[in-house]
Amino acid sequence: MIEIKDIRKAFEGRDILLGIDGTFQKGETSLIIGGSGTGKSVLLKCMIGIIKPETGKILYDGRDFHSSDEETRKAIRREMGVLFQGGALFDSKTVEENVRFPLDMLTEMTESDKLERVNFCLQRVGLENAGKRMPSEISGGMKKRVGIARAIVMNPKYLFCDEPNSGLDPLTSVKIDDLIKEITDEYGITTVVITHDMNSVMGIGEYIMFLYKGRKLWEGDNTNITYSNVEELNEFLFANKLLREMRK
Ligand SMILES: Nc1ncnc2c1ncn2[C@@H]1O[C@H](COP(=O)(O)OP(=O)(O)OP(=O)(O)O)[C@@H](O)[C@H]1O
Repeated sequence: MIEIKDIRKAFEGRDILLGIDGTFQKGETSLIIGGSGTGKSVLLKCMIGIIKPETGKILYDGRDFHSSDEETRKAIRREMGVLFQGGALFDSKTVEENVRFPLDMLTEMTESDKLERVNFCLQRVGLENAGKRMPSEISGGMKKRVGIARAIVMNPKYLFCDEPNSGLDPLTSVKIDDLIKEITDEYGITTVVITHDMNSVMGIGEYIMFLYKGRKLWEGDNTNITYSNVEELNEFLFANKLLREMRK
């Protein structure tokens, strides 16, 4: 479980996050949604420790990340898997080497154990035959799968995905969403996904936090999100013409 309490952040005197609270449960796929520039990525960066918030706490199963000593922060970081926007694969490394990278950097595992773990993760994301290929030789959807395999290779307790569907067609997006949700359920991970994608919101949003201009204006799930009275949320949700028509 990850709890965030009163997270505030400003850049050059401009308030970006104005006191965000929320709880992301173990074994659930939680979404942070909102329009462009509302602070979703800044919040995610605070959570993974790239940015230090001015105030507030981020508790990883009760451990306060930002006020812990370096040793504890390192330990918590090792429990995080991150799927970066665009995949962030190394172009000069094969798929297998990309997935193995965290094991090389952070563990003392033997070569054969690493290979076994990499093969397991590639198989889990449906890429068992792609290990020797280069990122330039695979599709966008496959690249996301490689990114997911790399994010889970260290067996994380916490998984963060920044816009996992960006650049994908709708069908591939749904497959990536389903994979993230399946992995979350299967391994009991606390998963936090940033998205704009309404299919994701309706499909996998077990907990949804809506940010607007640095504030949390609504929280709930995909069963009650379309019934909210929050005007800003409805504007965001029903910006899509098709959904607006369906609502009528
Ligand atoms: N390092 C930084 N220095 C100064 N301003 C920043 C920095 N990082 C983000 N910002 C500003 O914070 C605001 C929120 O940015 P953020 O990237 O969190 O938005 P977002 O909700 O993720 O948007 P999008 O959906 O377009 O990615 C933006 O106005 C952005 O310019």
